[in-house]
Amino acid sequence: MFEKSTWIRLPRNVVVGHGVRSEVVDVIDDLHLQGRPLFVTSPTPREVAAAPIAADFEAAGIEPAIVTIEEATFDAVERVIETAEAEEAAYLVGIGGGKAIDIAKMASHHLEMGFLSVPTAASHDGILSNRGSVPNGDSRHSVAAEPPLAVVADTGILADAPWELTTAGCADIISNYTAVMDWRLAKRLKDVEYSEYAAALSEMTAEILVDNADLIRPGLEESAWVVTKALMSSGVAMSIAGSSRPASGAEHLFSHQLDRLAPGAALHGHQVGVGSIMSAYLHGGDRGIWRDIRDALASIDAPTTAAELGIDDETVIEALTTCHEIRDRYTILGDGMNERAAREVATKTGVIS
Ligand SMILES: NC(=O)C1=CN([C@@H]2O[C@H](COP(=O)(O)OP(=O)(O)OC[C@H]3O[C@@H](n4cnc5c(N)ncnc54)[C@H](OP(=O)(O)O)[C@@H]3O)[C@@H](O)[C@H]2O)C=CC1
Ligand SMILES: O=C(CO)COP(=O)(O)O
Ligand SMILES: [Zn+2]
Repeated sequence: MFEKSTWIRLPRNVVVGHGVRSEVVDVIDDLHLQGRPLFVTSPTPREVAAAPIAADFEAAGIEPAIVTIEEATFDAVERVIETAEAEEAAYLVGIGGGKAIDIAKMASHHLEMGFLSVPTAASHDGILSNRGSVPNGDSRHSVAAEPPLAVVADTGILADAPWELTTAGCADIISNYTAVMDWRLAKRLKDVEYSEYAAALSEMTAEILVDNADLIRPGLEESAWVVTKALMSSGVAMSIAGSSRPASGAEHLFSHQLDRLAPGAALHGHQVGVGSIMSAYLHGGDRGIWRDIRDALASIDAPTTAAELGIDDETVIEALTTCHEIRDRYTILGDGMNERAAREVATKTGVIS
């Protein structure tokens, strides 16, 4: 008897393009959302996006409440939940980078309340995904959360954000190559749940981004368009899979461990990019695609070495040798690398000198 079933949760409206910031109110109307919104934002996104969007709402006769969070912590999620209850908010609008969107996602999951995702940086592929990541004890990886009801991505705002945020988003996408390799390996060795559609979409997203690398240049609004579409496509892959597997393998374990060992040193996307170079080497050896990944990262100005990440060589080795422990996710790292092997892969790929 056939007993499989799946439930794929995706946004209803995805609005991308120049100046669409002013369409958030129309999106709310289209979704038939009523009542008072709570904007969840962080300091810079508050200035560049939340304040003008609040003015649009006020012009439409809706007075939003605003909460500004500084860090992605459970205290911040708690503060958003308390504010939503105190202000009798009917829905949330996450406005910012990964931090603000993840906090809005986690809070909306808890409150059983819809939320909109309004990215101000094309820096990560959680813009549209049903995953939220907030550090919890020693863990840094994402967990299941509410997907947004809608995404409104204004390419004007995204293109004005610091260039390194966009290169971080590109690197988060390029890392899909190794994430999918790990997923297929885990399917073969551990029979983990696997979706060919999600894997193919994730790989194709990375390919399209790399094929369009010459359009990804500072100050070019088309870059924000190309990268944001890729970030959303990767988010769809995660939603189809019902996990972050299509976009997160050993390179993400490495990055999550760096977040613990060297907090705030580098952006998520940049760390996973460097992790992806080493992971590709582990998968394919010297004849594998690690040089292609390194060159793709370099072509869009993303870091390819520990020094460019601002992280010292010994921290890279520590992260490589311990990151398999942080999550129950089988990858090319297997049951862990010893120090000699870690030094070899990091040296051969030029990540450390
Ligand atoms: N849920 C998921 O599926 C995924 C989640 N993530 C998570 O996302 C986070 C990474 O996202 P990231 O965006 O790098 O993190 P942040 O939200 O911390 O943003 C990085 C920096 O960019 C600033 N910023 C944001 N927008 C603008 C803008 N328009 N102009 C100027 N500065 C801006 C922020 O300012 P300020 O400090 O003022 O806020 C912050 O300093 C990680 O926590 C990661 O775990 C990553 C991938 C997937
Ligand atoms: O960053 C992500 C995908 O790019 C989410 O992956 P994690 O589940 O490892 O946090
Ligand atoms: Zn990521």
